[in-house]
Amino acid sequence: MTSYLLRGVSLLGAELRDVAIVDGRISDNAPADAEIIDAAGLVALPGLVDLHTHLREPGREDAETVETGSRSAALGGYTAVFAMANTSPVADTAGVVEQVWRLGREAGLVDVQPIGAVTVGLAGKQLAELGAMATSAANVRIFSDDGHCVADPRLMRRALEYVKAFDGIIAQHAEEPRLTEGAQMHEGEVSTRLGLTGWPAVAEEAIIARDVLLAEHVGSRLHVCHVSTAGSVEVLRQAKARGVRVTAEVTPHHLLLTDELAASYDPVYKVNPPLRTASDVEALRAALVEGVIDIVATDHAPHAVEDKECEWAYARPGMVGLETALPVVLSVLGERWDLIAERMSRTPARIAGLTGHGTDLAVGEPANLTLVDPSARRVVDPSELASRSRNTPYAGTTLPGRIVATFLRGEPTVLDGKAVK
Ligand SMILES: NC(=O)N[C@@H](CC(=O)O)C(=O)O
Repeated sequence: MTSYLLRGVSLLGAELRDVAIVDGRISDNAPADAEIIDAAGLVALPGLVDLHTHLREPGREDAETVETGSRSAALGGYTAVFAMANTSPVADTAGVVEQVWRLGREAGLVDVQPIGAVTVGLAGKQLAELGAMATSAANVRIFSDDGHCVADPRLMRRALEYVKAFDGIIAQHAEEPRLTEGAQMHEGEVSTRLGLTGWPAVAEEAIIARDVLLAEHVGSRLHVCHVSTAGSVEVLRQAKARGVRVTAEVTPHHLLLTDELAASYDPVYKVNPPLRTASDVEALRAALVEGVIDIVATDHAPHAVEDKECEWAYARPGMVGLETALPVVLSVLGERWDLIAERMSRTPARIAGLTGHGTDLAVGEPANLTLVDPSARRVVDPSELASRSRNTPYAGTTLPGRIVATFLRGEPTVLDGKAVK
């Protein structure tokens, strides 16, 4: 196994050091034959961990595969991603989660941890085999019907009770379906102007409020996916103040983009939950800094051209995000490297109970890390993405920061900004 010496790297934007990578771990001593990487001007971060990625395999390999999504993740600085269950077939059995887990191991570019469905077929009628998925080789600890809300409160209660036995988590896509029938975008001034059916903020907030009460009642762990409104932040703030075991994520796009973009009628801006208002964006940013929102998660949602380049009403919701997440967060938070490491690596790893990721870049720790050039600027070109899909909302946008290298257990997955395999 090749050893590396990162010469003059800045750890989290602080001290400049020489960091050696030997036998998959961080070391203070490089052997004479170590490959030298000139890391002057580069910042080392613990490898990023994404709790919300859609990899589309099995079923929609034309939009993404475990391998192409893994490559996209590595290029974005990730060393671990959690694959959502809304595949075809749905990841609601031990067989499917093991398949995804195995494909991730074969690709070997990031650690792929499958998320299991909460209900059979994401249909919201009957609990899936949560125990069988938990005890499978994939060792599933997070369950989600993402794309769909577990709307039935009794099922949600049962799911929370079930996973409590092994300290599992229910990750909820908070959307009261009766309030979002036919919805196309955020309900507000812009939707009224455009004549598109609105998705009101309260549809998200009402489910989060219900679920934090259920989680409190059961004493179980709830994670809220893609929080998008200022009102949701307030519900979470109150729940956390009461000691409810709830964590929450925000996507990069909800930290940057607003519903005004829908005026273009370009379906690249159609996403679930929808882009909200500038005051929501402001509240989400503040909540992320404060910690009311614990982490950034991409909700990387690749879609084939025919599912996106069509009329707004027929387009699938979702945006790709793995390769632009860190640049977007950098543009939002600035070079607050410790905060970025906390929200994009350490806390997601801690929430998921993922060992070996999100650790300090200290001697003896597994070398899961990424090197970023914060002074570089990049104009996003969809044709250059490693994802099999092109639905990025940032085409033509200049974003700060370039991911120069990523290491997974000491093996480079990205070098000189390019995927190694
Ligand atoms: N986030 C999205 O806009 N899309 C998700 C699922 C969903 O939440 O609708 C997808 O799987 O495409």
